[in-house]
Parts: sequence; structure tokens; C-alpha cells
Amino acid sequence: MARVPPRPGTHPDPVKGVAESFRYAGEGLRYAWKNQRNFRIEVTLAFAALGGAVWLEVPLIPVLMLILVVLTLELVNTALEAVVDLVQPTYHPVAKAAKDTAAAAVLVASAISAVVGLILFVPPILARLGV
Ligand SMILES: Nc1ncnc2c1ncn2[C@@H]1O[C@H](COP(=O)(O)OP(=O)(O)OP(=O)(O)O)[C@@H](O)[C@H]1O
Repeated sequence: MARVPPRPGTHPDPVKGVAESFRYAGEGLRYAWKNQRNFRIEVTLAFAALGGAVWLEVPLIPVLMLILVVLTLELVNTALEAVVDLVQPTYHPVAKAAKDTAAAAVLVASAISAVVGLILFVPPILARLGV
């Protein structure tokens, strides 16, 4: 018989339900970290950017916003890949379109973040170098 999945959103105790939802979200983070090399690279770059921002006195809010956009899109991309692999394990052009488009969302966000990052970081780096 098929196993019934947990539904923390309808847990009779709302506190326990919310706690369970957090736990499953944590499992999602662990899944992405374990299975997605790009996610691990982006998390590493995020910590480097935060360290650099503190050191160079770059405003933290825009840096955090860039990190938020890239990491959340990567997590959504990871979820979409999992769903596509579940429903379409063999080649299908629509599965390809779904995965390629989700990957494109991460690419666009990463490219724009890189440009904004350069605009934020290059002036203070040049100032430190005395240029
Ligand atoms: N079921 C499928 N049908 C057609 N094309 C597919 C399918 N699965 C994957 N692909 C193609 O392969 C590409 C990479 O797939 P996928 O993202 O699952 O691999 P990956 O190794 O996890 O890559 P990454 O994690 O870097 O995105 C997709 O963007 C798509 O073009």
C-alpha cells in the first residue's frame, strides 16, 4: 500500500506543525547541498561576498539581496529538477524545456548579481589599492 506523506500544514497542534515544516525545509536544504554542486559553490561564494563586504565596508543589504535571489532560485531549480526527474525519467522535449528554463533563471540572476557585485565591490577595492 502507498505510504501517506506527512502534512504538517494540517497538524492539529499548530506549533508542532510549524516546527515540522521547518524540519522538512531543513531536509530540503540538506538535499540541495548534498546533490547540487552549483548550490555548494553559490553558498561558498555567498560567504566570501559577505566576508568581503564586511572587510571593504560595502553595504550589506544589497549584498544580502543578491545572495537571496541566487540561492532561492537555485533551490527552486533543484526542486523543479526533482519533479521533472520523478515524472519524466526518460528524454522528453518538454522536460528539457522545463529544466533549461529553470536553469536559465539561475543563470540570469547569477549574471546580473555578478555585474551588481562588480559595481559594489570594485570602487572600494580600488580605494584600498590606492588607485
Ligand atoms: N528528462 C529529460 N528530457 C530531456 N532533457 C533532459 C531531461 N533531463 C535533463 N535533460 C537535459 O539535461 C540538462 C541537465 O539536466 P539536469 O539539470 O537534471 O542535470 P544536472 O546534472 O543535475 O545539472 P545541473 O545540476 O547543473 O543543473 C537539462 O537542462 C536538459 O537540457
